[in-house]
Amino acid sequence: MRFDGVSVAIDGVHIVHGVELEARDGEIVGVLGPNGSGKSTLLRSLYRALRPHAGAVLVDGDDVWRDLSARAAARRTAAVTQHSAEEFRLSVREVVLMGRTPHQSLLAPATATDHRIADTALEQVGMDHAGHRLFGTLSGGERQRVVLARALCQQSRVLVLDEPTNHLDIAHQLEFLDLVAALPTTTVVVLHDLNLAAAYCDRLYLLDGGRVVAAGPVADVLTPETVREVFGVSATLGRHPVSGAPHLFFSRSDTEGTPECAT
Ligand SMILES: Nc1ncnc2c1ncn2[C@@H]1O[C@H](COP(=O)(O)OP(=O)(O)OP(=O)(O)O)[C@@H](O)[C@H]1O
Repeated sequence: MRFDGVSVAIDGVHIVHGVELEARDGEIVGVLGPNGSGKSTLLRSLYRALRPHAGAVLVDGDDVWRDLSARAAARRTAAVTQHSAEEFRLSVREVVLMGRTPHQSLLAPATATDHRIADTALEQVGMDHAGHRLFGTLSGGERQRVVLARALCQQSRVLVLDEPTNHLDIAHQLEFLDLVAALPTTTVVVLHDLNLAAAYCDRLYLLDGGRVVAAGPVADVLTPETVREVFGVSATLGRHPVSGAPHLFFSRSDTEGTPECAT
């Protein structure tokens, strides 16, 4: 998929400015940036929630706004975003089956195939025991896995994840991203944890003020210089001792420049 000079405005306010971003087949691409830098707004234009006023969002060469219907676009791109209140009153199975909507005829009930696909998706995320539960009674981590199952049911080529590890404990963060990393889909993910992004993403795009200010392999984007410039914090770059991936070490702002604390 590709953002080709995409600009997005909300209520006349320009939020995303001329973004160029590419995710190649099977890649996990991270979109990073401070609060309010336009990450969610950009991704909303990919899953057809917000129409760009300039540029094109291309999936498999088709402009998702000009060349595809909403249903056809939903067969290409699935999104995991924050949960809406209405989902809380549905059963887990009903929530997961919502992912089949772009494949069903209008108002037709779910078919045996739809149920089989939902079962497989629930199994994939380890929630097959919970199909009968009310979505609203699940823990935050369980809900996140169910919403991923719904996205898997959409059988799309592209998966959009907007802060999918929010509210998850460290075990569930790793479990969720391991699951995503094992999928064959092209994934575009917003993450606030820069080290999780370094561990799981093939390439990164860093946004600031709605513009891409750095892009490329993890080591090119997550430098102490860019982190200081964009987030305004000091970081030391090292390597993860096991994986060897770039790893940023942050200091408390009141210990900046001081030697290691004595114990
Ligand atoms: N519906 C809206 N009306 C007005 N302004 C909006 C609306 N949605 C977003 N914005 C503004 O657009 C800017 C970018 O918001 P966006 O949610 O895309 O940022 P983000 O990078 O995803 O932020 P965060 O990391 O805090 O989730 C913010 O200043 C936000 O207040």
